[in-house]
Amino acid sequence: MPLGHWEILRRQLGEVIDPEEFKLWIDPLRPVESDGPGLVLACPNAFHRTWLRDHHLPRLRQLARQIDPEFKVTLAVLPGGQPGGQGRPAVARQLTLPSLGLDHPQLNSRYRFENYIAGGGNEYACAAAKAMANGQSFFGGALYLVSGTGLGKSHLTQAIGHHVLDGERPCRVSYLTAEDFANQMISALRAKRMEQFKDRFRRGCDVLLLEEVPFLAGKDKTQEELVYTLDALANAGKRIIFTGNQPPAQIKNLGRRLRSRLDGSVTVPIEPPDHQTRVRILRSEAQRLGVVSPVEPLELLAEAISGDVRRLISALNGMAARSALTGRPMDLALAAEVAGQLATELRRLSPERIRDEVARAYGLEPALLSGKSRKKEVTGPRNIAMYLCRRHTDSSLKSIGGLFNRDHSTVMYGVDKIDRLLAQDQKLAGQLRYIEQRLGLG
Ligand SMILES: Nc1ncnc2c1ncn2[C@@H]1O[C@H](COP(=O)(O)OP(=O)(O)OP(=O)(O)O)[C@@H](O)[C@H]1O
Repeated sequence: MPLGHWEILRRQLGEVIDPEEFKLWIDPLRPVESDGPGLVLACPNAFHRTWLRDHHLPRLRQLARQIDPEFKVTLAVLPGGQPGGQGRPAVARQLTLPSLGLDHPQLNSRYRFENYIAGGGNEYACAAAKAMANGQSFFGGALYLVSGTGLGKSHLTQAIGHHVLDGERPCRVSYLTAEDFANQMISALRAKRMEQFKDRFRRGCDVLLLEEVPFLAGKDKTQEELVYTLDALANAGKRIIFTGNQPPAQIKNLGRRLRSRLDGSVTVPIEPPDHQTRVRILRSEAQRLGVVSPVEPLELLAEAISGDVRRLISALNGMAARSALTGRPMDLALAAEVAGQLATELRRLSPERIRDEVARAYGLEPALLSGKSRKKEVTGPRNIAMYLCRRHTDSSLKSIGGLFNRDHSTVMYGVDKIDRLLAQDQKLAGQLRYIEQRLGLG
């Protein structure tokens, strides 16, 4: 058992993890006796193990691989006691540290259909994804999943990947974001390996899972290459699943050819889950975390947090962490505290978030708002972003100026201008209301 490895790994983790986090989550780990060649780390409880797996595992994997490519780590929970106590560890799950096979898609092992709670809001999308996974032909060859953030686009897309890979027939799956596609294409161009790049998708793939398609807006060369790839796949009867936070019709700066290919796919929205579904998600998540909670606190969280499921799950995580660390029961009082804290955090808006949301609303790259352009299409949104930063954050004129690369008098001028325009321009007032709603202020 390479115990020395643990010491090295521990030291390296100490350098990259926040000291408080380290104290809470890494310090309590103890290497324990085991028969196998790997290193078994004991966690104080099931919750600790799950948290570690979800929050620090990728970093742990990366560091361990650097120490020794064969370094295998297993997390365990000692039955009925703290690590360091007597007894054999209950090995929960082997965390192998795989080599990064390029053609093996990096799918999140949790994003499977059995872990996706279908109900009011997302039932249709889940059924559509399952139909695609089973190769049913309702959707022609292509499905486009669209939703706001945290509603399960990645989860369902990767679930299709798992399902196909687990099937009896050998199937090649490519899972990547549109940004990965663009970057890989640029690298291939630079390395003069375009033929391999083309082949990899056009001939080396039976199911293409392509996330965050709106990223391609304005990237004409990548769009063109993707069109050829899509046509080759469609002609060969392959399956394609796209995702995006906007339906194809709303993506600006999309070339005619790619737009028509996307329009040819069936667009299915994932709506936010309804209350009952949110409660079911929380129950299933609590079970996964190994925490026992009465249903009332979960009902309270589900009531307080709608929309983004990531936030819902993180609220439960926060509640379970508090309970585990302070010994308080998982009750209504704790749930109310966590929900209240989340609401306060939401209110604390950052200028960066405002800038990004304004840019998104006007179909611009956020960097443009901080750039040199003095075109009307950019200065208008820039003034709006500065105005909203001034109105909804505590940031000074100087620090807002810093974000937009302007001095404080330019910020003052921009804010004044929007103030004056608002009094007479109904359309602008409506646009501002829309952006404020998206920022959770409406
Ligand atoms: N119905 C559901 N049942 C169980 N878990 C869910 C459900 N919906 C979302 N989740 C979980 O919420 C988290 C966010 O989901 P996911 O990353 O798939 O969202 P997304 O729509 O791709 O978000 P983004 O647009 O921000 O990338 C994941 O942990 C996912 O497992």
